[in-house]
Amino acid sequence: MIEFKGVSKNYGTTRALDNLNLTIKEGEIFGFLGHNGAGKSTTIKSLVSIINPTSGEIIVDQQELTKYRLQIKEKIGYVPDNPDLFLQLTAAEYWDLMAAAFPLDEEEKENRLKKLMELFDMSKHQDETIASFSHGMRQKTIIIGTLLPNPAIWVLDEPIQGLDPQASYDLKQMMREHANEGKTVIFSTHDLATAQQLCDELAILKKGQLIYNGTVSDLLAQAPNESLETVYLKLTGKASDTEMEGDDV
Ligand SMILES: Nc1ncnc2c1ncn2[C@@H]1O[C@H](COP(=O)(O)OP(=O)(O)OP(=O)(O)O)[C@@H](O)[C@H]1O
Repeated sequence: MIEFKGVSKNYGTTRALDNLNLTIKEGEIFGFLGHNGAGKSTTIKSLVSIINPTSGEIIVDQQELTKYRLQIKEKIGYVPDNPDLFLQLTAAEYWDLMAAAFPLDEEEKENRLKKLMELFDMSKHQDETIASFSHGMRQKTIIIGTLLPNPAIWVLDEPIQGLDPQASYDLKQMMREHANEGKTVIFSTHDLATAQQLCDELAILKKGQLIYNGTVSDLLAQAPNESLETVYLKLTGKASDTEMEGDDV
């Protein structure tokens, strides 16, 4: 279980996250939605220890993040929204590098890598340099590297973006299977259809504040006969409303 307790993050005068209280249970796919700049990546980066919240606590399996950072990092596989890849490496070299950071048996690594490469249709590209890859192939390379060590908690920042329909379908299937195994899948998306299809529970952020937490069906029940798009847009308001005011920080 993952708990955000009063988590806030200021970037200078910008309040990117404002007193977030949220619980994410095992065995579910949890989605973050919100306009550009709403605070989704800030939340995710706080959980994966890329940034430190200004205040509040993040607790993973009863362990407070700042006290058990290494143990918690070992459980988490993170796909960033804007990845920096080592362009001069081949895909296989990159995956070796990713696997080396985790305690992973060589035979297990080879088996998982074979499965993931086949699933994402990347076997034939394993010895090519990442610099030669399209955006979608780079995204697949990162996803394979992230899932290779078999982390219990998947944290995926806009993972579907850039994937072709087949890869997108396969990743969504994998997310569902992982959650069905009693593990945790957290992702952010702008795609409401994906959210509706996948999320057991979702959080909607606006200007760094949590404005909805619950199931898609409970959200839709607030306005019977309306589409998710309509309900979502009514709730979040205009995208321009998400500009940070920058005061009261
Ligand atoms: N490194 C940073 N320095 C300063 N401000 C930042 C930084 N990172 C994010 N912000 C600001 O924090 C706020 C939240 O940004 P965040 O990236 O969390 O939003 P998001 O919901 O992930 O947006 P998007 O959908 O566009 O990816 C925005 O106002 C953004 O400009």
